[in-house]
Amino acid sequence: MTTLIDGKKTAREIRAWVADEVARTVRERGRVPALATVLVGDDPASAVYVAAKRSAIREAGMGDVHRALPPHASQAEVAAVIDELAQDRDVSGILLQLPLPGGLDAGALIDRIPAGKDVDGLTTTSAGLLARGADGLRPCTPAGVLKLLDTEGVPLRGAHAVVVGHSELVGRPMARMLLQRDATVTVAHRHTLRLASVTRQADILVVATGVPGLIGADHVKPGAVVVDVGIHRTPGGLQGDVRARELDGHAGLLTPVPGGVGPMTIAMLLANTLAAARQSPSRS
Ligand SMILES: Nc1nc2c(c(=O)[nH]1)N[C@@H](CN(C=O)c1ccc(C(=O)N[C@@H](CCC(=O)O)C(=O)O)cc1)CN2
Repeated sequence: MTTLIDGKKTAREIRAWVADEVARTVRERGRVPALATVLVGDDPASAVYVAAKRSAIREAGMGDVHRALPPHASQAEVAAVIDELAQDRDVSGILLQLPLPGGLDAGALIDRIPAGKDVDGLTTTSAGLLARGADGLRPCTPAGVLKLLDTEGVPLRGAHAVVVGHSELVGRPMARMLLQRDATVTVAHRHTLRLASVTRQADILVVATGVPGLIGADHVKPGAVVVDVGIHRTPGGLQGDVRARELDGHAGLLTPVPGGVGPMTIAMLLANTLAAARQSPSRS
């Protein structure tokens, strides 16, 4: 039997916890944690995700600061907005929504975010801290995946985890976070030769390739834990990187799309914003 992992439920619990902790932080420190979202351009999916993040931030009692820039905004214009937010002592965290319109250098813009406000965990400094296993803010999606695995009691130490995808947003930090928890980690991607023979070794398979339905039953060891990070809008509705129907009765645990990893991305963003606010120096 395949058990579906309920990301919505865990995300709800984390969001409720964050809301309680925000209230406590406001009582004790007299400061309201705030997230600044920066949206460049008119990508419809990005607009939906940013709206969902802002609504979750407000629901948790945090401050919602938003900057929208047109699709043709220059590198210097986006940089100026980030620099202004970096200086603003009322802003605890800054999130630059990805992907950016073509022509903008995302890495250079992300690196203008001070590490203490890097609630997406994507700056070179945050990535370096993670690579070293040092404390720091972690990227939201891989942090959400780990939280789901922990909630389900999936043992990580010694388990063979295969991460399919090597993006800065998910695959690379996911591999490093699993390694930090003493999993045996293999990183594969859409170009990996004989991919199925690699993924079939996985006790835990995390798929983040951006290729709809890339992974099917042939790629999965019976009983394995399968985490589908992909999300694609198709005429038939939302679909992941995994052909979920094929895995029914084959995988041990599976995250559904929708309702699996996606809601955790937003829950972990709230948790990171709270952590950033608590770590920021007080004014007095
Ligand atoms: N700066 C960032 N940009 C992007 C990130 C990120 O973590 N930081 N991640 C993705 C998109 N993303 C958040 O931005 C995101 C994707 C999916 C969901 C989600 O809740 N999905 C739901 C379905 C919602 C729907 O109907 O579309 C689900 O899976 O159940 C939240 C956030 C790229 N950009």
